[in-house]
Amino acid sequence: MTLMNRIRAIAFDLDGTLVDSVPDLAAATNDTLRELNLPQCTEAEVRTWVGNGARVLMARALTHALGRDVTGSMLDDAMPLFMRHYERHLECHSRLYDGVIETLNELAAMGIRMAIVTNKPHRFTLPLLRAFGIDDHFELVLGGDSLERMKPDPLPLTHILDSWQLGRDELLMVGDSRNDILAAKAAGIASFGLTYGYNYGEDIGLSGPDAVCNTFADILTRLTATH
Ligand SMILES: O=C(O)COP(=O)(O)O
Ligand SMILES: [Mg+2]
Repeated sequence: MTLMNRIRAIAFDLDGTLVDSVPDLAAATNDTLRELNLPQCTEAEVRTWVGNGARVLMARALTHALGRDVTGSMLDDAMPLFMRHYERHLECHSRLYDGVIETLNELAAMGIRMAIVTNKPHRFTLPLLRAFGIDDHFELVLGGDSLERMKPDPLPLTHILDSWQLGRDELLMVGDSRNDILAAKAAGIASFGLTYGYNYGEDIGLSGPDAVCNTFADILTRLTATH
């Protein structure tokens, strides 16, 4: 029995899974800090702050720059600045990971339905997919603010199960963060964890995905492997 026999749809995470987006997230974070007359941060730091959406990223950056907890009102003031800067940067220094286009094409040819489930704000998600020419693959694109709750809450995944009338054993979540694996477990579906993305500097294997993949193309190998 292979997973391929039962999986009919895949929900893909975006940042750290399809796109290495940290260079642009870091540039937008630093532009925001500069505008607020705060010290700059490094790309390596931003890599450990990504995962819970734009507002939490900014909260972590401001807390780091200030050396104390950021207040809600300061964060409210910083968010429009960050959104403006990120809109400008978006795909300037970001890149698709190796094998993404080829693997998405193969999955599409196999008749697998595909969706995006990201914690990135929705307004940036489609433009980023379009910039890399992969938007046509995804029938449904859910951003972190598309529904009431984001990953690790299972809501975006249960939304797909309901809208596409899928059984829990027919949908697979693929992502780089413990939030992806936790959301999948909470929704009662299988998940694959990728090792090359951003996971707060932690080993994705510790979150207990059904398979650990070192490259995007490994997804196909793991799907067709016999259990
Ligand atoms: O924007 C984030 O914080 C994370 O985005 P992701 O869910 O696509 O990894
Ligand atoms: Mg991710």
